[in-house]
Amino acid sequence: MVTITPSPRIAVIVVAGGSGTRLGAHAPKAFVGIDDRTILRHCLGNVFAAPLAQVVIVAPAGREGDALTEAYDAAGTRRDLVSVVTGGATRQSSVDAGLAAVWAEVEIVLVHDAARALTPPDVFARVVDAIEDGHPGALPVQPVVDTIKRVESGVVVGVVDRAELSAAQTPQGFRRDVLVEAYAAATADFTDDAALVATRGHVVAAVDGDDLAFKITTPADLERARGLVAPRRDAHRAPSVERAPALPRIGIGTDVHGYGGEGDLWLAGLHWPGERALSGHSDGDAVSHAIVDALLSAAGLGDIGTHFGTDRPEYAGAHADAFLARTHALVAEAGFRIGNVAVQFQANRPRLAGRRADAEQALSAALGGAPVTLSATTTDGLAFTGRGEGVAAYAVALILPV
Ligand SMILES: Nc1ccn([C@@H]2O[C@H](COP(=O)(O)OP(=O)(O)OP(=O)(O)O)[C@@H](O)[C@H]2O)c(=O)n1
Ligand SMILES: C[C@](O)(CO)[C@H](O)COP(=O)(O)O
Repeated sequence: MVTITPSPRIAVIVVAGGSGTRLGAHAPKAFVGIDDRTILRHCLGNVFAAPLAQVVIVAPAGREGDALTEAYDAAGTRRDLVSVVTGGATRQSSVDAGLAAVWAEVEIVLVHDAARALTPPDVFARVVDAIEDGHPGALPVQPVVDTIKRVESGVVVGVVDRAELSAAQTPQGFRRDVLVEAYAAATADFTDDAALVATRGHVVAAVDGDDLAFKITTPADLERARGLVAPRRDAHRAPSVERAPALPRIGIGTDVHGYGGEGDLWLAGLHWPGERALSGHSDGDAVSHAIVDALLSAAGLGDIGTHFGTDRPEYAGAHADAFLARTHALVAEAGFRIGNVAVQFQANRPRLAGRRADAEQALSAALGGAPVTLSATTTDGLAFTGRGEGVAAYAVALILPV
């Protein structure tokens, strides 16, 4: 028997391009983590829970593969609904790129900001219903809660009655022919699709938005989103660890950094004035990073990239105490306490022997007092450590179930 899957009448264009200048995350905004999932992944989870639709993701140039990975993860068994295209320099040009990928059979197109990652699926349903009811376009709105003033040159020159105002959200939905015609005729850039469609004389309906559909624009918005996302306990937990008997567990971690960072060296939780700095997303402290990986590996919690990758801007330039304290908390949340950690440092410089006790004390303090022992060796002039190009560190950790 042949099963024919009906082609959806709806498409959702998820615009995930742009750089997120106001978020300042040093990574395209859509790929910044809210928890262990990115803004884009959260958004797509809601899109796939909404009425069935073709899903076109508009990715920043160079991140199309990452967008596809996130989309496949969110799509489950409906990978067939996913396409990814490359975005443009403005939101409007990104939407235009997405429109070109919409399937021929689609009659209703929704445009949604990836940055409105927590928008509940029922908002999508309300927008679709409005189009089905005969409106050429519809958008979700929220009442404006602040008193609104007109300000010029630092003084109040008027008051705007907030009862007249609504804040526009996404997804914004349109009859396909209406949206395509408006984009084809566009002569100016608008911040949203409803404004562009309105220039063609169409009346766009307003439906109820949702507080959760706020746009992640600034670092404060990201913090708000992080507070709203329920922690997924054991989200990173390897299934094999879940099923394992309650026994002590060991883990291994290594890290390598090259010299060439800015400022002074940070290593083994200590500041080393006058020593060459290591380069890296954080401070390049290979000793601490190897410890983090050893502990996460013991607990089956992934690795340093899972929790502290470039999608976590707050760890850019961070020092060992921030990484180790968070790792200690993650291990504790997973139901373990740290037995001990042993770490070996390999490089010509700095000479660790004179500050070994201080380093062990700093690393131990950051891990809530767990014992940490540090050894160091050179590599007899061999390899990149011997040539003085960088450093390596190797750590093992023992953790105990509590
Ligand atoms: N060239 C662009 C610019 C923005 N967007 C998308 O449009 C939505 C709304 O844009 P905004 O929040 O303003 O994102 P950015 O333009 O990246 O942010 P900023 O203005 O702070 O740089 C976001 O989901 C963003 O990914 C896009 O696809 N292509
Ligand atoms: C589309 C939008 O999110 C609706 O509120 C908004 O217009 C995007 O542009 P902005 O410049 O980030 O407000």
